[in-house]
Amino acid sequence: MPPAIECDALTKRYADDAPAAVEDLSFTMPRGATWGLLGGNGAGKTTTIAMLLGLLIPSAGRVTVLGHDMATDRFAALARMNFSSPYVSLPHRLSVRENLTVYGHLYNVPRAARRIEELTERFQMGEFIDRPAGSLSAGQKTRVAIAKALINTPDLLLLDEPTASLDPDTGDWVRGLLETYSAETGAAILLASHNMAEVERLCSHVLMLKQGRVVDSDSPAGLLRKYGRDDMEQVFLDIARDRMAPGRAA
Ligand SMILES: Nc1ncnc2c1ncn2[C@@H]1O[C@H](COP(=O)(O)OP(=O)(O)OP(=O)(O)O)[C@@H](O)[C@H]1O
Repeated sequence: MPPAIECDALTKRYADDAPAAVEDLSFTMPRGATWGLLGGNGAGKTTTIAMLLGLLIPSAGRVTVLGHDMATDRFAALARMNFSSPYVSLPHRLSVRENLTVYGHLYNVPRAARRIEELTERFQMGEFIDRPAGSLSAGQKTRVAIAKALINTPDLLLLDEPTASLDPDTGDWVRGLLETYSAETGAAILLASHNMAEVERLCSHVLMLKQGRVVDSDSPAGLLRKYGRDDMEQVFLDIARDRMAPGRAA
């Protein structure tokens, strides 16, 4: 079975004379894994996700998703993947159910109405499923965005800050849903997050980006060991502030 994602020397420059937003990014993410994409503001996380989705064309390098080359075979991959991003909002006047129905049709989901019922129950959206999407709170919108991301039961889920607007209790519950989804379906998840506790809980491997380049990558436990830290927040700060791990060349 081909891996979930293969990136080979992926680079993106928004303008010829601009510094690369992502530079020489290479990694292979296996099926079924949950990986974290970490980095400070402007490190290149959203740009990477947009290239993985085929929304942005790389300046150089190659992306293969679930065995499909995104340059030549994008639609075959898109049918089997999905994403959520705080930068994409659903049409405000359509109800949540209508929005999900549109996506159900876009993805050719068999028995879409039933799938929407399942997701409504799983994400406890019954109270607002028939309300206009524009009338929801930020946290409710986030739940709808993640439910939308699961509509086609994707084999690969790309999540840009999936729990950023959720209160701690709802955030914890959504993390549990993501764990269950990946355990039940074998789906791979790549998530960009600023929430280090989330990354420690969900991710088996982390790519640390800085100015578009991978500056470290390991399991959360491996990074904690390498930097001699107790939590990922401290590791993040070490990397952001150029405090190198003991034993690594400065
Ligand atoms: N459309 C664009 N045009 C020009 N430059 C861009 C564009 N989008 C992003 N950039 C630049 O590319 C770099 C990477 O941005 P990106 O949004 O990928 O970072 P990020 O890691 O997702 O940041 P954040 O955590 O703030 O969301 C930044 O320097 C940003 O200013």
